[in-house]
Amino acid sequence: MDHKHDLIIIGGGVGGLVTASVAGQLGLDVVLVERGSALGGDCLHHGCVPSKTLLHSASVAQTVRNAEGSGISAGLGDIDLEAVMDRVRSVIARIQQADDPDRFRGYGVDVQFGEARFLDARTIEVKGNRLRARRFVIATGSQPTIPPIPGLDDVPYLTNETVFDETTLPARLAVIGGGPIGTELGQAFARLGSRVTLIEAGGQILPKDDPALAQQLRACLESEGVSVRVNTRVESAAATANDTAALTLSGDAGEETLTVDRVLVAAGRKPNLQSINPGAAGLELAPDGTLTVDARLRTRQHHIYACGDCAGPYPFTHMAEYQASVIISNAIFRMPKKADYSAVPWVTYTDPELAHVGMTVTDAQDAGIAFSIAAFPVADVDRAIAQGQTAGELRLIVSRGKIIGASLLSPHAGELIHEIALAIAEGIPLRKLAGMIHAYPTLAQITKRAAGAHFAPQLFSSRTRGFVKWINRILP
Ligand SMILES: Cc1cc2nc3c(=O)[nH]c(=O)nc-3n(C[C@H](O)[C@H](O)[C@H](O)COP(=O)(O)OP(=O)(O)OC[C@H]3O[C@@H](n4cnc5c(N)ncnc54)[C@H](O)[C@@H]3O)c2cc1C
Ligand SMILES: NC(=O)c1ccc[n+]([C@@H]2O[C@H](COP(=O)([O-])OP(=O)(O)OC[C@H]3O[C@@H](n4cnc5c(N)ncnc54)[C@H](O)[C@@H]3O)[C@@H](O)[C@H]2O)c1
Repeated sequence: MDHKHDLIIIGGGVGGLVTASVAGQLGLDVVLVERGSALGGDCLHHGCVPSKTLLHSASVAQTVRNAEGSGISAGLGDIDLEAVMDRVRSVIARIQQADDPDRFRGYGVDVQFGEARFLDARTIEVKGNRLRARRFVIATGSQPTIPPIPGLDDVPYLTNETVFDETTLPARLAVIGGGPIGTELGQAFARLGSRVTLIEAGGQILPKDDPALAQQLRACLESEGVSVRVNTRVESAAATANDTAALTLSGDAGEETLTVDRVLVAAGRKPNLQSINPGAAGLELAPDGTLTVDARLRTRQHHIYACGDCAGPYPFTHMAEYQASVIISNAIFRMPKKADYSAVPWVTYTDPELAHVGMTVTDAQDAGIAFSIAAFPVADVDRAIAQGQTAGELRLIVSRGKIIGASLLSPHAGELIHEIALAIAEGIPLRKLAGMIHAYPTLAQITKRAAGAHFAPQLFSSRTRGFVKWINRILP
């Protein structure tokens, strides 16, 4: 009991695992505590991995469905959701190999399964055992928020924690919430054959994204048969005959009843913090329920750090990983480092994908920054035309010759956004992107084209034209 470990990490998701593997390999006395039965966290078991695997199967179905448009005759037979979910499980199992507890034990990490709770700021309890440490990392993730809709508890609704266990495709699926989870899974189920209604309380799907591009994505979803209702509230829910559910919706068109076979709740997340007993450690929670941390990711108790979904502000796997690297610098190497959120990319993996990096238009306006938008449509990119995937647009937010933010709706936007992320992070001038050679015909040419569009008015101005005429007159 008197032994003080160097570091105790609570939570075996990406934030905890990245910290544990580095601390262990550097020879610290580290304990990693995970309350579930396996390591990997939400991303592996109920989040990124199953959702992207499901989207892949849905994309295969859509390709077959649309094959004729490419001159290929093909027929889409029945879709066996059980087989699709079997593949989801096999992909999780494959990736799980990297999160084998023995791998971490091999790094010298003491992996313990059980729920951790603070007894005081230096002591936790796990399965009745008390553990003390000089420093702690809290990486306990988040869980779905269930909106207080009267009657919802009577309906066997799904969340991201249960939806991947489904084996029968629902003929009619209501998705409550038009954020990334609702939009991705809504499209996946629609492409697999469900009649999907996506219900969003706010004025646009993906409210954190560029409104014009979210609107274009909405049109894509609707063209595939997803019924998208924005400004719509679910007033109540009731279980109805034959295992169906009736939702009362109120929106712009008034009140209506929607009868469905399944309801998926995707209405936001709340941090997993109650179980750790934050008050006993003297920790403070922000109004949104995340742990209050400073720029070095220290909580009010400076020896207790937090990263990932339980700390905010961006609930993404790559953010948990990045924040873990900041904690490693501060808590392990003891080199002060602040988190830098100026070039954070995020991607919604619909088809087309919607990616963003850096400031949004609202961020720039709120900061009083003068900017212009350099835009280029996907429909004018030759590779996109060749592939028959012409929906979307790149919108660069440009200030003083540099990109400060960008949003891209296009095929593979999640891959393409990283060139722009690098430009923002390294302050690379837009003219360098305009001048860089981009292979033809790639989708990546859209970045060069948008940059070129920004300079075109200047290049072809009467002043430049006059100069070109003059120089060609006087030089041989
Ligand atoms: C459907 C869905 C799709 C997503 N898709 C993406 C995506 O494509 N890209 C992306 O970047 N992000 C995506 N996310 C978000 C991503 O999953 C999270 O941001 C990421 O998992 C956060 O990592 P974390 O380490 O903070 O928490 P987690 O991965 O949730 O890990 C936290 C761990 O802590 C454990 N724990 C909690 N309390 C205790 C306790 N008291 N004691 C011990 N252990 C405890 C939990 O069991 C869990 O294993 C998605 C999320 C969902 C739900
Ligand atoms: N591709 C990705 O990176 C990815 C994918 C999925 C999830 N995630 C992460 O997980 C987080 C959670 O995703 P999410 O989609 O659950 O949450 P979210 O908070 O991003 O979106 C929830 C949406 O539900 C709406 N909503 C809330 N209550 C509602 C109600 N009662 N009726 C109708 N609409 C309602 C909100 O207005 C919001 O648009 C995201 O913020 C994201 O960071 C990331």
